[in-house]
Amino acid sequence: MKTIIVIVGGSGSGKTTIAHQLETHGFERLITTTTRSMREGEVNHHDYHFVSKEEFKNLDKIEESEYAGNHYGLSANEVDTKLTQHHQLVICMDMNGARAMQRKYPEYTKVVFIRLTKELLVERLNRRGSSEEEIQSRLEEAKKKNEFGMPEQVDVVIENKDLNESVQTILQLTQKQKEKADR
Ligand SMILES: Nc1nc2c(ncn2[C@@H]2O[C@H](COP(=O)(O)OP(=O)(O)O)[C@@H](O)[C@H]2O)c(=O)[nH]1
Ligand SMILES: Nc1ncnc2c1ncn2[C@@H]1O[C@H](COP(=O)(O)OP(=O)(O)O)[C@@H](O)[C@H]1O
Repeated sequence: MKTIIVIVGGSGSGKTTIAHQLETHGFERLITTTTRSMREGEVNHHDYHFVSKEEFKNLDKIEESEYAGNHYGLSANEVDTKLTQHHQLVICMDMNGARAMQRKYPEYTKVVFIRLTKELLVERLNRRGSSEEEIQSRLEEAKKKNEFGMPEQVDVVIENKDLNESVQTILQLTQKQKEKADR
């Protein structure tokens, strides 16, 4: 039984950190494509496939979304290849992406929503070294996308106060799905 864990949450909620932790537990990460510029420390084809607007337009995508003025999308090639090779996958997306995955892969998809306060967003982005301008735009986008609210149609909501606890909760979710499939 395959599992695709989709991690959704505002900027600084810890999506990327959790996804990296899941990789150490054998999960394969689906790398998405974006037109945003690379942050310090990010590596092309590891954090994202970084492309120009023109390249993005021509990409064969299964879904796409706009976030704080940049384009993001999951390429058909990325998901087709990795789904045939791996059983446990993880991807970070906004809620539009999560809905698209639920529609396209209803059997496999589990959506994990990370709850975040405005204060924590600012604190985490400051720690990540984001500029004041970036923090403001991500705060606005999180409000617009309702990322401070209580979401509907997700499989689990976590606070991510403790990273290990978050990872364990997600591993348990995967285990439950596997047990259900084995029955
Ligand atoms: N729908 C969708 N959302 C994506 C995709 N790739 C990334 N995102 C989301 O786009 C938002 C902005 O990502 P990013 O610029 O890395 O900002 P961060 O959340 O501050 O790290 C986040 O919610 C990501 O999870 C994608 O392919 N599709
Ligand atoms: N549970 C946690 N407790 C404290 N800090 C965390 C936790 N999870 C992530 N962080 C930190 O918060 C910042 C933002 O995390 P990141 O994974 O980049 O968020 P996102 O991908 O959701 O934007 C990073 O500095 C990261 O180390």
